[in-house]
Amino acid sequence: MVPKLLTQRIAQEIDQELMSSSGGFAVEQLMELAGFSVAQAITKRYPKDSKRRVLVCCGPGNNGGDGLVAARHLFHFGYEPTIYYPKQPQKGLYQNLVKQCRNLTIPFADFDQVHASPFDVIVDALFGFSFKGEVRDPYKEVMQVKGHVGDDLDIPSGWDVEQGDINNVGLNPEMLVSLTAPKLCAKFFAGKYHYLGGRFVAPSFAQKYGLNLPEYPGTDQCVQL
Ligand SMILES: NC(=O)C1=CN([C@@H]2O[C@H](COP(=O)(O)OP(=O)(O)OC[C@H]3O[C@@H](n4cnc5c(N)ncnc54)[C@H](OP(=O)(O)O)[C@@H]3O)[C@@H](O)[C@H]2O)[C@H](O)CC1
Ligand SMILES: [K+]
Repeated sequence: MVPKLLTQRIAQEIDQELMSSSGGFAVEQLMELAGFSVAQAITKRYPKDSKRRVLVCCGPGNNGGDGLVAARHLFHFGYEPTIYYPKQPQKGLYQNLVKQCRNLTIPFADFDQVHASPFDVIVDALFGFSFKGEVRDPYKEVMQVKGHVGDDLDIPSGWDVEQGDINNVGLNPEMLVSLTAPKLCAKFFAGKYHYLGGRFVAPSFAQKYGLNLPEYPGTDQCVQL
């Protein structure tokens, strides 16, 4: 089953509809399931015995929120996450997620600490389907941290949602976890593992948008595409 690749506009429309009175979801619910699915996908490809130290880079929007949720679950799964979160919005949703991570003693690192520390896996939760234009500060520098296994959440950050890496940001992750449905830029993904997460779409909803989603196996929250 080949899932439909979404334009930026349709991805945003689906997101809005899920959280409208007809969809009935709260953003916290979707974020929890999205972040959980990413953490679970990581366990499938990067076992904690060899890939324990995980850096989670979080951006200012909901993609960053998904990253915070993923970091919390990774901690509970026995990993050692560290969070890089340079712009922390004041909104209660994000502040609560930060508090939950701090209560677990997950460290929040600044860029110098990130640069100086060894990590086995980097989770890119900087930007998702609302990214536009060229990467602005303070995110440019963290895009240069390379040399680790990468797992990008929803879309590789800095990539145009539809046309891929048109600004030559150079992020080429080994793993991509698309959420709800892959975006058009996924056709340029050349890494090893492409997963789908976000097991919350009603069949009627998937049909309305022609999403053509694969079945999730058993109780898994992610499925390999
Ligand atoms: N339905 C789902 O599948 C769900 C997806 N989720 C996740 O949500 C993101 C989309 O979240 P959203 O908040 O709409 O946006 P982003 O996280 O992608 O980014 C918005 C912020 O990024 C800033 N931005 C945009 N472009 C740039 C740039 N060129 N340089 C620097 N910063 C940029 C933007 O700032 P502005 O100043 O432009 O407003 C925003 O702050 C989706 O991808 C999923 O990961 C939900 O969590 C669950 C449901
Ligand atoms: K991302």
